[in-house]
Amino acid sequence: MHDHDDRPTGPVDPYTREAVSPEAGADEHQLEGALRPRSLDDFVGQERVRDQLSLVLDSARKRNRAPDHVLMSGGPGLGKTTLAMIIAAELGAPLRITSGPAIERSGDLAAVLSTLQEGEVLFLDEIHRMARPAEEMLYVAMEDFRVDVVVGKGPGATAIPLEIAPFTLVGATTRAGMLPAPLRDRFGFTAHMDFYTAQELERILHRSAGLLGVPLAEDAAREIAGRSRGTPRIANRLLRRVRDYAEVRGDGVMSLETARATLELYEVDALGLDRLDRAILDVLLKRFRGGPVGLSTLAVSVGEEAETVEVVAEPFLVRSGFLARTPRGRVATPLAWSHLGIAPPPDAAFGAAAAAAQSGTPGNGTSGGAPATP
Ligand SMILES: Nc1ncnc2c1ncn2[C@@H]1O[C@H](COP(=O)(O)OP(=O)(O)OP(=O)(O)O)[C@@H](O)[C@H]1O
Ligand SMILES: [Mg+2]
Repeated sequence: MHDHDDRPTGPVDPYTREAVSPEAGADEHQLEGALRPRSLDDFVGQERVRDQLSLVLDSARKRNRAPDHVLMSGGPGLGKTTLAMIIAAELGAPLRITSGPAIERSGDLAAVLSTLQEGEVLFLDEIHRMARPAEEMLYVAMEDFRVDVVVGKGPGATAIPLEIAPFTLVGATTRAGMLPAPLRDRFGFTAHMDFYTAQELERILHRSAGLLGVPLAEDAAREIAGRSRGTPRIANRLLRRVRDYAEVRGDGVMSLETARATLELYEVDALGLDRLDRAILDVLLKRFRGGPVGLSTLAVSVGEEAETVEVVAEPFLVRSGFLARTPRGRVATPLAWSHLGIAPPPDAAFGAAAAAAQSGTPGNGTSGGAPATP
């Protein structure tokens, strides 16, 4: 029942840009599905989110009612889709998957809402990209389990209220800040997904290696975890490349040596920075003398959408102390200069960034579990 592809239909999404393996086809996506934990117990890390969620689910089960709507916010590959599937599985409820970009008109949403079964979990991915009129329809549906279907046009148009089955909406967004307040307020709680610690990623890697049936050495797991940008999807993807290497060029064991060779081959550096990360820092240092520079200028210079730079690359660069966001624009920290091996010009803008780099530790994100708004 959970074997469907979780990739929502709709326009191409900048977030699904492959970090390591651009040629990844359907097979890779199937594999990603195969490595997905199926229960809350299997879900590694994000202790606070898991705790919050299990309380909501237990209480719903006890009252025999559909649980409150849940909003999940966090960067790509941190486990939002996985958690949505787990919610449905834990409730034993059917799961319907759609996404913001797929809902272009309110009629698209009405068609989904009016065919929901009682207790069904509706997963709305990239909820911040839904069309405005649909958003308003969703407010009513979430609160009153009702859809107002508009019949006719102009002055003669009438709204016919249609009752819908009580359901649980699970919304996911990489940009919670873009959600209008009335929509955000209609969720029972927001699960904030944070970067994973290196230890959590190691556990995920060992679990995945077990599922792939390929032996993984402790030190190799540590090496891969340290270079996975705090993100399970990246960890699993790197693991699959290390597996390839071990099977094709090695002795079938994922050793430290194999892991290092693979990571070098795919241009993932010692601190986990990938090509885009380095391209951003490179442009920032060489063309803009360390900044400050505006997000859109920076994005154009590396040939990416501003949103991709902001959502995919920046959070990790900021978290690891390479980059600071200031009111005047993005600024490189001393760590960025030293990591790229370039001497900063005497007039390089550090300012607040220098302090930020001193207190920030490079490498993986710190422990998950940012406080959630109840
Ligand atoms: N907590 C976790 N424990 C184990 N594996 C995880 C965890 N979170 C994510 N994964 C793995 O990472 C992969 C990516 O997770 P998922 O698809 O849920 O991310 P997402 O937040 O929905 O990303 P996007 O914003 O790109 O849709 C999953 O296939 C799963 O195997
Ligand atoms: Mg997802």
